[in-house]
Amino acid sequence: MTIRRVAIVGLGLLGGSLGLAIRERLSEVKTLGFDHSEETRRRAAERGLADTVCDTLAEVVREADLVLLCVPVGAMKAVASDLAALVPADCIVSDVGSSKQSVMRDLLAALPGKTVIPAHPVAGTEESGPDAGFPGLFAGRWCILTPPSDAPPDRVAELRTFWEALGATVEIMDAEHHDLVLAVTSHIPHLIAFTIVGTASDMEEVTRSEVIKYSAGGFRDFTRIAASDPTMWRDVFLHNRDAVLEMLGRFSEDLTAMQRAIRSGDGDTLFEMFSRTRAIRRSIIEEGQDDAAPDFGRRH
Ligand SMILES: NC(=O)c1ccc[n+]([C@@H]2O[C@H](COP(=O)([O-])OP(=O)(O)OC[C@H]3O[C@@H](n4cnc5c(N)ncnc54)[C@H](O)[C@@H]3O)[C@@H](O)[C@H]2O)c1
Ligand SMILES: O=C(O)C(=O)C[C@]1(C(=O)O)C=C[C@@H](O)C=C1
Repeated sequence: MTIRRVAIVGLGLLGGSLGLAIRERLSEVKTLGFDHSEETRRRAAERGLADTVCDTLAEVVREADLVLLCVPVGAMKAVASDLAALVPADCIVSDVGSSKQSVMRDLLAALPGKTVIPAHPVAGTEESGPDAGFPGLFAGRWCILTPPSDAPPDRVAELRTFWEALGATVEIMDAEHHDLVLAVTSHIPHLIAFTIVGTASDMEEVTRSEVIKYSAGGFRDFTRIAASDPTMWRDVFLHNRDAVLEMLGRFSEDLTAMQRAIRSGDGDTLFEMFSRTRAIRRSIIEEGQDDAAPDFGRRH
């Protein structure tokens, strides 16, 4: 492992989990952490989210082999600009942002001549902040790297080795493809959850207490997702706009087809669709990728 010193910028769920996972699985690697919130730095130091919690960006990246930006995607540009004069020459600059095209653009523009390799660990929860992190977050999960076409292959291999050491399975794809795939598998499901929970609480006849009372079923799963961090998700939708809108168009057409089937009493169409989706869910479980029960064995 050539990476010996890792700077983590942003000590919330992702940054904190990285610090804890590195300590657990890569004990020879030193971690330094920074967050712009003083209260978060204090709590991060208390929880030991990094070996050293620094008060400045300059301190955190000094002599770093790898800098990991763990801030909302809307903050990547400003943080990268602030880092431009501070990042050591041989350092890899990466991130964990949920969308990749805008982050890649922002990092490459702000850090010319630096080794930029964006990444997205497809692992998270609805929690955020310095108390949310846990060391097992990345174990058995995907981490997608979206290196620019001219990224040095040996540096990409170093970053792959790093993520694999944290228990992740690494996949490499281009940023545009990433954004389309994640729009459908992550971003739109979140949008649906935010919307349905909002719709239910807006309905005059469904009072707040009824929402709570009857939320033991399917609706409860939506409320978990809908509790996700507002800043993070606002930024995801603003920064993956085109892919989300394209996939939302496709989804709306399918939803309209369902609506039509219900209105016309077309039970066959409904039954076929529900059978297909049941088979998909069962194949996910067989492949061992079941992740629907967030608290069952995921936290350590
Ligand atoms: N939450 C998830 O499920 C999940 C999963 C995978 C990837 N991500 C991505 O990871 C990133 C971080 O998300 P999170 O869930 O850890 O959020 P979080 O809110 O828990 O943590 C983000 C931290 O960044 C800090 N921050 C914000 N702006 C900053 C700045 N300019 N300088 C320094 N610190 C700053 C905040 O104070 C906060 O502590 C986001 O880009 C998100 O898209 C999130
Ligand atoms: O499990 C959850 O709570 C998540 O929302 C995690 C999830 C996802 O949609 O799968 C959310 C955003 C990420 O960028 C990656 C993972």
